[in-house]
Amino acid sequence: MKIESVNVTVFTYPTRRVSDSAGHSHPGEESLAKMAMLTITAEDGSKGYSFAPPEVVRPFVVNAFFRKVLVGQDAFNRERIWQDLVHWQRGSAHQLTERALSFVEQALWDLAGRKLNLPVWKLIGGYRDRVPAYGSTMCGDELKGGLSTPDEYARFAETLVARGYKAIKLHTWMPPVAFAPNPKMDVKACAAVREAVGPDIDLMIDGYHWYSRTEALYIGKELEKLNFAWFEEPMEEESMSSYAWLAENLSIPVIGPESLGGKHHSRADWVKAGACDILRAGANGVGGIAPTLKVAHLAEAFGMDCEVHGNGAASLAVVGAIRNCRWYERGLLHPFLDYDEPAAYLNSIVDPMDSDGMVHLPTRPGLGEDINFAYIDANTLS
Ligand SMILES: O=C(O)[C@H](O)[C@@H](O)[C@@H](O)C(=O)NO
Ligand SMILES: [Mg+2]
Repeated sequence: MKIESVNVTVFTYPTRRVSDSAGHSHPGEESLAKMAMLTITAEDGSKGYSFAPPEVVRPFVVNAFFRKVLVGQDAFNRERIWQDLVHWQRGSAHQLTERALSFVEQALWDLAGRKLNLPVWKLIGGYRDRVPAYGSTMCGDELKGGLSTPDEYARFAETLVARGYKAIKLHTWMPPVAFAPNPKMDVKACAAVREAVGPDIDLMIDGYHWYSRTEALYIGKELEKLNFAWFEEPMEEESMSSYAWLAENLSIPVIGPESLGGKHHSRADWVKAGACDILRAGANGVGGIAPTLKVAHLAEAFGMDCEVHGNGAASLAVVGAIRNCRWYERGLLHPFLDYDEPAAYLNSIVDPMDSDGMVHLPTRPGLGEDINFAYIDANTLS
């Protein structure tokens, strides 16, 4: 079944999510944002879709790489297409990113699932049809009533437990917040949340990413007293030796790498170096669903969990197909935003969660996104 075309539709949609100077999202005034829908069409008319930031799948990337590699190839040959795109990456002067690779690969999975009338998580393997979620908060802010104090984190955590979550991850304060980075404030927020939710809710932290070894050690030792489940990305992930040192000096599980490049290759080196106790990978960070599976299988071979980074259809597909991931990262959450409200271009969210904190995997064929094509048509820019 040969690929006939690769196209991108850019459209607008309203959002109340804004990005800060570090790229972290926070609630803000409603604005019109742009989204790209990548469509891969096969010769028999079968289509696969994925959603991406327009700049990641901009015309140069589509013309210089996607079309050159995909058109004419068998749409079911995802691994061959992915390997061909990876070889183009090296010569692309960093123009063909892991995220771009991921969106193409996701659309190919979606096409296969739609064609075979199967959800992707079943196509991959099918381990479970529901998964416990952790509530992943947005980063701290300076918004009164938001996530601006340890007590506001504690109050929000109480509402998340009441919603059904059995685990919560705090993204704490980072610049440009005026008082960040602040190890003591991070610990205060964690202590306030532990006090509020009690001992039976799993808690994790994902704070400022550029602490020194000694700052990270201080935070880690305080989290051990609070019985936190994992310690995420407290230092520059380019320094694997710093993580090996930290993991050696702490009993709390250190998880990573999340934002480091290198796909499944760098993660193999982290395991070999003892730089983490739990592996981490997400489709957008390692170049797609299949590479995320490669990391999960690597972790399994070493008796480790692989906690999948990020929410959304691709993450769900992997989490539904493997055993060694304890949670689905549902977020990012904030007191001022209703996570359960779908984006205007979707009829429903892909990750509904019941009152027991279980996310039910989609039964729709493909990635399971409930796409509102009429909305996209009516709001298309190009
Ligand atoms: O931009 C980031 O750092 C991530 O999106 C972050 O906000 C969140 O997704 C994360 O770190 N999860 O673990
Ligand atoms: Mg993280």
